Amino acid sequence: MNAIIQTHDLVKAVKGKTIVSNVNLNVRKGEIYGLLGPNGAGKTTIMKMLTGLIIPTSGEIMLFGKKFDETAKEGLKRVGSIIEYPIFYEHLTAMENLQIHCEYVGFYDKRAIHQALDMVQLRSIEDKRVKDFSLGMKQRLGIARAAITRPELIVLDEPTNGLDPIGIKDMRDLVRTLNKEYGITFLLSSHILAEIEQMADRIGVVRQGQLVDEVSLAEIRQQRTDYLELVTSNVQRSVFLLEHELRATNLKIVQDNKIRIYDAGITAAQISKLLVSQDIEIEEIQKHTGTLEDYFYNQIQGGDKHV
Ligand SMILES: Nc1ncnc2c1ncn2[C@@H]1O[C@H](COP(=O)(O)OP(=O)(O)OP(=O)(O)O)[C@@H](O)[C@H]1O
Repeated sequence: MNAIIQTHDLVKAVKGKTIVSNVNLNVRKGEIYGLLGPNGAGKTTIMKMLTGLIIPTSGEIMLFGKKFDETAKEGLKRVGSIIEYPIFYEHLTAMENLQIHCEYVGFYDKRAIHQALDMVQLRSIEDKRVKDFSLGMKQRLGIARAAITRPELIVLDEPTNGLDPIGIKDMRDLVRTLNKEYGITFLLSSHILAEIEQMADRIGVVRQGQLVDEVSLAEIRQQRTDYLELVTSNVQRSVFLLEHELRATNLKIVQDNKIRIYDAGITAAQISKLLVSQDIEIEEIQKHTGTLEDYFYNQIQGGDKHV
């Protein structure tokens, strides 16, 4: 069975306002799945529905191939999660916090606690009070707590939020290690492409409460296209000449003075020669490779990086 999470037309409305609409999400066994979207897009709300913290207005959730709702929460035993921010008893030690958690969930196993602390490299400071932990250490302790019961799926809401670059790298390494070495599937969220790009195998793009795309990073990397970018003050005439003289069929005016030419057979030298012969001034002509950033900005913000 390959699907860990599947949702069908998942909707959440609060006070008549729809904040998540018709989400069809698929998380597969063994992958790191990233929900990417700007603040307020609906990522946390989706995660809360998937972990039983709030009830969907309509739609269906399948968890480990079985229907999951308020009357059937069995699947949650196989899930660990940190939604929003991990809360601890600050005056107690890391070890004491995990012990309390184990008692609470009815899974007391000191070895499992030690293993979880080993996993996140906090074993050596298990007797330190949480109030003396950095945010990165608290996030790691949160993951240890989520991992004690050896879940098959861990759900992390914005795990790198507020962390410094070292904390971000530690978190990324930890998620990857738990995924590879322990086979744990991850669903995580972020509003920062560069971060999610380095962690996730597949990405679900969330925009205004909708899942607008679900795509593997390997696929996007293959789809990246090269193009020539021409900067000139005479865009209209340049387009006319490119289409009529060089038979360009795939070009796009991206700004008042900027054209992108995607036709693979047309070279910068051909364009320069043509425009110079027609007395059109070329301010710049350069070859570019479409980036992941271009791809996702198109998905998230309809192409405008400045929104
Ligand atoms: N209980 C609620 N009542 C009213 N509006 C809500 C409620 N919960 C969430 N919202 C709104 O729904 C939208 C989505 O919120 P959500 O927290 O899911 O977004 P997000 O993508 O996780 O963003 P962030 O990263 O800022 O948390 C936001 O506009 C938020 O203000």
